[in-house]
Amino acid sequence: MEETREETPQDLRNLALKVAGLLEEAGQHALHDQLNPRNLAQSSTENADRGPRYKLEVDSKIMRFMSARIADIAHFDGFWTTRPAESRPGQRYWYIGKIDGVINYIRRMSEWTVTAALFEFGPDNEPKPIIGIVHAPALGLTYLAAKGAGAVRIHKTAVGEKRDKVVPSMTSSLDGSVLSYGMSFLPDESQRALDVASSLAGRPADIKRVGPASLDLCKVADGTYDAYFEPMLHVWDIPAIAAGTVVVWEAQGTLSRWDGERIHWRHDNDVVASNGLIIRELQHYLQQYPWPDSINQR
Ligand SMILES: O=P([O-])([O-])O[C@@H]1[C@@H](O)[C@H](O)[C@@H](O)[C@H](O)[C@@H]1O
Repeated sequence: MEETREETPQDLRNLALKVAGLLEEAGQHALHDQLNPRNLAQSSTENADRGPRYKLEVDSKIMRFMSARIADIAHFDGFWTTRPAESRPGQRYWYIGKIDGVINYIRRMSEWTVTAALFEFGPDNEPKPIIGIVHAPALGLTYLAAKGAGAVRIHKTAVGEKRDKVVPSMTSSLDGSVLSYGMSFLPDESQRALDVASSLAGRPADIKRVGPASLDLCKVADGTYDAYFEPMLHVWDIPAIAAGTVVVWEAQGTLSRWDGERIHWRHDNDVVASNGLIIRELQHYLQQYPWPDSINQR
């Protein structure tokens, strides 16, 4: 039986704000560990793809902290790491992300995030994210969005806090646009992203490759970038992608697959986020490097 809740979009946003406060605390611990000189040696000697040991410890500290504290804030049905064996419409699960942007984190760049998404099982008994929070501790930036309540960016600096409604850019042509692309360490995926990026050369004013995916999605939502594409978002990135997806969606940006099909929520697949105005032109380039069906179905 479907659960019924008397809840307004504003209630959901207030919940998102409370969880964002926790994520900020967790992020401060992670930032402290990033800047700890003892961790630097490990960063340069261990496998960057999987992240050095201290990064794994930081991830589990974030998980422990968030699961202990989030329960004080709201009623929900559990934490989600794999689909629950039994589910029914209306059930809700928090999905807390590991640090998104391993390499940026261990190389002491500022672009990495901690993320959380609240999933709800819909009438079709499929889970969809209804709250997304992306927090970038080293940048003092938090993006949060709740279903029906729009998306907000909170920027905290030494001189104070600024809150803005998140809206995509108005750029209507690839010429002079600013794009971003993402890629993992896997060769077939990175090659595809690089092929598309080089085929675009000369049209956008700039094509960035900084990452991570969660932040790229938010930067399309707030107009920093006009579009972002990535050949494969992996299952381990679900919370990060889900959180960024809600931000794009609530900001009225668009999400589609590489082949142009519009999507609401998808992971383990290619993704293209845009301001909605340059997507057709971009699709022309993406389609020259089609993503094989065999890979879309894996
Ligand atoms: O999985 P991970 O290495 O932490 O983070 C990755 C980022 O570093 C990369 O920029 C992005 O393209 C990937 O989708 C993913 O977000």
